Amino acid sequence: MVIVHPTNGTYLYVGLEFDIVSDIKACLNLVETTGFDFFLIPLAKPRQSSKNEDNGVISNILDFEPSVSSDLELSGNTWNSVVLGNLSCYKLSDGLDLPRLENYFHQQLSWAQHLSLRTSFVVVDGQLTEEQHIALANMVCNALYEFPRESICIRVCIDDQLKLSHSENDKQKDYMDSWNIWNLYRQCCHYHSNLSVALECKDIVHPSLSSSFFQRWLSEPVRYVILDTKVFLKNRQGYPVLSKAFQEWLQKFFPYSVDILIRGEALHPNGYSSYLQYLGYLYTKQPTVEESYRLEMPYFDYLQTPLQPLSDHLDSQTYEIFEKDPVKYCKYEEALIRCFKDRLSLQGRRVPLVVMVLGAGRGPLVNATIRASEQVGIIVRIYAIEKNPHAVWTLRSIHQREPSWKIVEIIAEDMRYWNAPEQADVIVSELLGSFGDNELSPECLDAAQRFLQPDGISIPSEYTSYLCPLSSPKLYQEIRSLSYHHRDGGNVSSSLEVPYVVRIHQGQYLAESQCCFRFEHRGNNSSFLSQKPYHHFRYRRLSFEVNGPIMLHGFAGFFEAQLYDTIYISTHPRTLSHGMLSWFPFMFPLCYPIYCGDKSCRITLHIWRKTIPGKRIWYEWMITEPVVTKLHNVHGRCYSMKCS
Ligand SMILES: C[S@@+](CC[C@H](N)C(=O)[O-])C[C@H]1O[C@@H](n2cnc3c(N)ncnc32)[C@H](O)[C@@H]1O
Repeated sequence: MVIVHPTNGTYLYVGLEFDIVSDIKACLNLVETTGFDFFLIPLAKPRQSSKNEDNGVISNILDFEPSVSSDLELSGNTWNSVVLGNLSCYKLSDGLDLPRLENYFHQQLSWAQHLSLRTSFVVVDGQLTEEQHIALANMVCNALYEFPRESICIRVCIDDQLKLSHSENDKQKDYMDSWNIWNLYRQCCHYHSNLSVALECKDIVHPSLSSSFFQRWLSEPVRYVILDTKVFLKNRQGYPVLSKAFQEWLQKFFPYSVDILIRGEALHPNGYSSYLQYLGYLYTKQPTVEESYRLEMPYFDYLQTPLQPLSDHLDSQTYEIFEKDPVKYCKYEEALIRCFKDRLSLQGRRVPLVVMVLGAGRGPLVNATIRASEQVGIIVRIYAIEKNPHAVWTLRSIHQREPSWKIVEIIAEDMRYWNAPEQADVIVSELLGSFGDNELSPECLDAAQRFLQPDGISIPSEYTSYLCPLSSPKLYQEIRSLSYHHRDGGNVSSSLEVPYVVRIHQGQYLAESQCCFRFEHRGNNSSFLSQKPYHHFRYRRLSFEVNGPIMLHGFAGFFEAQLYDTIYISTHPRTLSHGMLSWFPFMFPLCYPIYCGDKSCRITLHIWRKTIPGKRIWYEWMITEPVVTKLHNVHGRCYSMKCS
């Protein structure tokens, strides 16, 4: 019986693990009557420990026999939706030859596929040598290709890591820690989308947890947390509870759709149902998420191609989404009010004030301008300039029905080529992309400077993009799975050389963001106008210090825009305009994940904004530390922003 959060509407699924299956129908009955959602069983019958007298090697370990008498024990639907399989434990160190072990591994997975089990677990023993891990990772990797319908979950024990995590300077251990073990399997399997990880806690630990420990696991595809009943303490009545630190530990995983598995003997009153009740209590007492967070949830880790409103016409639905933003238009209105007040106080001011809304869309910034002028009590004349003919229809229809729009003149033109009948005191625009300049605001607004008074104001007056290194196995996996390649004059371009817009959920920013490209629009004094031909070429070299070990998958991009004076809008995590929905972060992926193994590791990024004026603009990027990568998106062969 799935646990549902009463206000967030999110779910928690809890399962039970059986070490042996003497009667699978009894297992199913126990699971159903106690209210668990699924259960995990060994795929193979326990191996016999008889020894072959001649060579002392366990002889019948490889004779696979299913743990149940046949598939007829349960219905096909039950196997598929309720049962998971554990691959039998075997030791690579038993001296058995690899081909026979591989065969045994293969037989179990083949059986799992026959039963249509959703997931099979591979238990990874932390004490294996690196060589043994590599041999097992090789089997897993081969299995993923041989059984494309099977999901494989690598099961690692994290008790040691929990105990040590109170110190950022973990003592060097002579075996690999759980994250490095998982990283080896995942790397070997090249981020296969059917591979996930389960974190197992076997014993009572008192986790005093560092944030780096969490962050690292929270951005991984953790599908299950497996809790032994020994992990639970007893409350006064003897019922199971988790220590405070452990509760916090577990609750961090709840937003990432992790399922929980209980294993081990029921050590508390009321049997297994008391564990389930306790987990239900923990899950439902999580606080209600904010409305803006809830609205973003469907977009978590969903990759979007950046819009190109200059070369493409935005559609009605896109405008509608923008217009629902509860923050952006308020900020613009605030900026306009402040600007109009300043203008009013100027000596010899011109009346009416000429305001041009550049890229008016369906009119929300025109409305903001009207409201601001009414509030300040200043007379304005407004030009609404829009190049999208479909949006112009909307503007014209509002003009006809709205009396307050009498002061508005609608211009169906591209601002870059419009011959304005007079000069503007204020130009207002929102041509910003998730990386600030990526919808070609600099190119459009600089062309529009010619009809701005020498002392005129541009709202926004400047904007800056920011970048930080990003670890997100999930997004890397997603981008790889898009894996489109196209040939372009002999070059192959790929989905990994294209920037994305994405609400990053399962990802970790590895360092504070740094300023990347900056653009200013300050009346006719704009330094840009002295440059001929107009271009906005940029280059930046950015160095970041990150805490390893961690994998680098790309860079997350943000922007901050000064609308007017102290009024800003921002997607930068430090200065974020809370509740603003119009922009999700930008992401520049890397073709290959980079291992940052050192405790303190330097990442150096080089990024260019290249232009062919009037034709197209694109970014190129590469890193030179800790390793040198290729130049991504060379000559804009995979992605560029078109000027027409
Ligand atoms: C991001 S939308 C913003 C629309 C509206 N101002 C809002 O805030 O909802 C940008 C608008 O600018 C228009 N646009 C982009 N470049 C333009 C250009 N060079 N001349 C005129 N309109 C342009 C697009 O068609 C689009 O309607």
